[in-house]
Amino acid sequence: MDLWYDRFQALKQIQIAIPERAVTAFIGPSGCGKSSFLRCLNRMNDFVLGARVEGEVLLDGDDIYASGRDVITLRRRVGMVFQRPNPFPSSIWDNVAYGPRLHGVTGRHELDGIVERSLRGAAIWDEVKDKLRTPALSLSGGQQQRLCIARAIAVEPEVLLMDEPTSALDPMATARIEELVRGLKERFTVIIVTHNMQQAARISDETAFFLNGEIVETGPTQFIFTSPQDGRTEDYITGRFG
Ligand SMILES: Nc1ncnc2c1ncn2[C@@H]1O[C@H](COP(=O)(O)OP(=O)(O)OP(=O)(O)O)[C@@H](O)[C@H]1O
Repeated sequence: MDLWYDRFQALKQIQIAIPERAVTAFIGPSGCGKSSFLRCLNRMNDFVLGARVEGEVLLDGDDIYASGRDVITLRRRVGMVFQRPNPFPSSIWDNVAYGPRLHGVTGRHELDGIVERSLRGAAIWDEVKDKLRTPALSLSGGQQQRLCIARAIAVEPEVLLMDEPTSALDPMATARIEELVRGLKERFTVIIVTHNMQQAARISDETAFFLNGEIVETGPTQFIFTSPQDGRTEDYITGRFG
């Protein structure tokens, strides 16, 4: 697929198969199109004036850009976590229950179950179980990001997109999120954009290296980091640029 922002072509002939129930990392220097591509995968670029996608993005074999596709359903199936934790200015419970409510779950008991399951899934239940009614914004940055992950998984998406989810966090909070991401792949297909190559090496199964709007190389992470096939990948991972 290709992506334009008005006349600027930000993605050129991107072709990649993302494996299910694995963590795929997108790496590459600033401005190479990693976040743009991530946003194409749940049509977040629909909100960007002048953005235009050509080609196909297949989810279970169906093109998410086909006419008549329901974008709300798509975003339930393909959830997203952003760079900066962005909880709603409401309680912890409300943040997690928001998505399921939007999709029609109304029973209090059922919602309580979903909230607990999601918070456990995001490895934050023990820290918040006694204060579910307190404002989400009273949590630390790392806790807020795990809450955002809980909010994203509450609607049971198939795919979880993460755009540099630890870039605003300290090393301890980052380590917790990394551990969490490694576990999330048991239930979800995870795609993570990261600037941090060590992070990609630690948590991903597959890595795609982006450069100037193209994917230079993609493959098992171990392979990309130890025996890249393309000289540009090697230059990047050995720190010669970027
Ligand atoms: N909304 C937009 N309108 C116009 N151009 C954009 C827009 N968003 C991104 N771009 C351009 O598209 C290119 C790719 O940007 P993108 O943010 O996807 O790269 P990135 O690899 O994620 O970078 P970073 O690692 O710095 O976040 C850049 O040249 C950027 O300036």
